[in-house]
Amino acid sequence: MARIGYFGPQGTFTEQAVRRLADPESDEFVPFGTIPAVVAAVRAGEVERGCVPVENSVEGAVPATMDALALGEPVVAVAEHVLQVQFTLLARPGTGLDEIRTVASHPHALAQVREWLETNLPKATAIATGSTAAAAKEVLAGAFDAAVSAPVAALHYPLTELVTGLGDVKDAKTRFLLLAKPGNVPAPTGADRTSLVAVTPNEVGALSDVLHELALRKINLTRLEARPTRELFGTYRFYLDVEGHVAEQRIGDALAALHRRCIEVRFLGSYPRTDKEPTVVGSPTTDADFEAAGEWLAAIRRGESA
Ligand SMILES: O=C(O)C(=O)C[C@]1(C(=O)O)C=C[C@@H](O)C=C1
Repeated sequence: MARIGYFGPQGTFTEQAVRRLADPESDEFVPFGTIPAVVAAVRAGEVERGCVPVENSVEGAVPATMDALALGEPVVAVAEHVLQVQFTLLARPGTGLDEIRTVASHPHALAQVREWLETNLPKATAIATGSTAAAAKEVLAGAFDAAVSAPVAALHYPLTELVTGLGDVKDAKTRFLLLAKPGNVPAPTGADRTSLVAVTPNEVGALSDVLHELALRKINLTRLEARPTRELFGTYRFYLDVEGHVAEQRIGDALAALHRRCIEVRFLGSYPRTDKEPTVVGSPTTDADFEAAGEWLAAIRRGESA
């Protein structure tokens, strides 16, 4: 049995995701109130794994996760899960839609139902809480009139579902990561993603050079985000997700090139993609191409070839 931390309390979307990423039959799930608390518990060895949201198709990156991944003792992602996100409006039994004056939720969730709230509850004030389930808990305690929550929250808290299937953008998705201490690199599956953070020198073409190193090796970039370094104004950390696994020659070769070019590169893990979409690797950057070139060079250096 493993102890798996997640961004809680009970009833968050992250709880839904962790149940897909670990085994609800044999693992123990431990809720934490904040994303940094989940990551700290992984670092301290208090839990073996920790599940956190990383990006949403409507609102983009989850800043707390981005910062926790880039700063402090390293942690790595060992798995991901992409969840379809639809919200439920919860209220205490007996509350009517026309009585709602305060609606609480996680800022990412409020942003995903902004238009619906403006149209349907124009008199209500939106209030940010730590998570969608924390909002449900606070509604239960009487602090707010309604919560925009994950559908599973209704199973944990005795609240009424006033509206289900909410979301301004249909087909919205959130991606979650399962984190572990470094040293845990899952075996390549042929459909993997590698995540990293790079701090480039503040000079002309630095980011373009990083992207060029990837393009040269035919590595497909699936995500690029920037966050301030928090050190010097105007300097940034770049978060890159690419298709492929660090065990592949072209990915390893690209990481080594970035290490030469950048002020700092942090490896955030190679892990199987949820969609299981195989990475197509063609000539001249297959492992066989790299091996043949390496053997040719070694022979030259030994004086056996020209
Ligand atoms: O509060 C939750 O339920 C979460 O799991 C967090 C979170 C997020 O950070 O994006 C997850 C999915 C939804 O997009 C809204 C909130």
